[in-house]
Amino acid sequence: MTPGVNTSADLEADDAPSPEHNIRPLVDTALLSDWRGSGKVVHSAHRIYEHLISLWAPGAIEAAHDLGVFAKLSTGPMTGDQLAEACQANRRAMRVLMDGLYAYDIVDRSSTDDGPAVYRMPEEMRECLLPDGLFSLVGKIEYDRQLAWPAWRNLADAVRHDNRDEVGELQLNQINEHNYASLVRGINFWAPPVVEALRGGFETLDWPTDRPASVLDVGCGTGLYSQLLLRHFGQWRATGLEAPHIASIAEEQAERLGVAERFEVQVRDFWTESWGSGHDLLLFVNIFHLQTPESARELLHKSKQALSENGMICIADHLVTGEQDAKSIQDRFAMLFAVSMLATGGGDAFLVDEYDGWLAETGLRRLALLDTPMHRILLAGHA
Ligand SMILES: C[S@@+](CC[C@H](N)C(=O)[O-])C[C@H]1O[C@@H](n2cnc3c(N)ncnc32)[C@H](O)[C@@H]1O
Repeated sequence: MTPGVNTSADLEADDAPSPEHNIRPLVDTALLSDWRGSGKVVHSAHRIYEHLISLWAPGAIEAAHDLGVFAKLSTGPMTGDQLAEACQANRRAMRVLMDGLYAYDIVDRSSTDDGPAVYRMPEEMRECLLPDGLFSLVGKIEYDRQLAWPAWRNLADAVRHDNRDEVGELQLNQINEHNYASLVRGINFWAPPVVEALRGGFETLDWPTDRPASVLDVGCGTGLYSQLLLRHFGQWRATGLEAPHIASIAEEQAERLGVAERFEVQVRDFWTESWGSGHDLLLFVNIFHLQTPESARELLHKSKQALSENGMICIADHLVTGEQDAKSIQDRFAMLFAVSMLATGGGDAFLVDEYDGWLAETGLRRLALLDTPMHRILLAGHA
């Protein structure tokens, strides 16, 4: 096992994160009386208020990042005063910030009767909040600071006009290469459960994996999905298609994960340049939500040409099943992801029915739909 790479399959039952470590409520609605009757309005106001203060979480975490709090705490436990001095900040204000991070379960705090509180960063948080970890969220923090804050502030404008160009056509998502350089590192943590579910899908479909296979990872980002697959399937080779600045990130990471000999990145524009042919697995992870219906169709058309006879297309993305009553976690996340795409300049979370229609038009068909914590995986092959 490579240090820093665990999939949930590697976790012993006792190590599995317990659900109470999820995001915890900040409003004790159990204390609201009569929430079904005359207290309904007040109860609703509490719920809306809790949504509105979601802004506090990135505010506090990003301030600590900006101040260098996580870097300092990674060297060992510190008091608020020690942190204030190390980060050149005000003592009282630093204590307030640290208690906020403690409230969010980001740092631990131990207090004694006679001494000041001591803050410490759990090892798993260190991996997430410092820049060098494979699953670091620092790139996501940087991306949010560069792009997301102003984008969300202006969402109403996007709703007024939609993400359309001067001739009224829907446009693809407009994130630039500089922003992607941050973002792709900050979303690596999505990969392990997606790859685990994908492996389960191969097994369920009886799709042979114990043979040489060619993987094409379209818009591979850091390439983690194909790199994790290569670590499981020793006879496979993978090629990523990427923009130049991101390609070097993927190459370095392939070295780090020990799969560089079987992983290459080709600096190619996946719209205008060749994908080759005869690929056994085409991977599109977080690519379809950047599309319009027309460009999604085009990707499937190109896939059809590039896929081997018994090859499989894997689309891992935020797909909506549209089961109105169920409102599953995946659907709720996907619907909100669509809002985030609207805020950041294009893209959508498409319905599974839309995918099925595009697949059928292209001579392809859906083989399976799998759930993962924040994504669904649509597996497809030739019809
Ligand atoms: C949302 S990221 C997804 C990255 C990766 N698949 C993942 O899920 O971690 C989209 C990636 O597609 C790449 N990309 C977008 N348009 C591209 C194009 N026309 N040709 C090659 N790569 C492209 C971007 O540079 C970016 O790294």
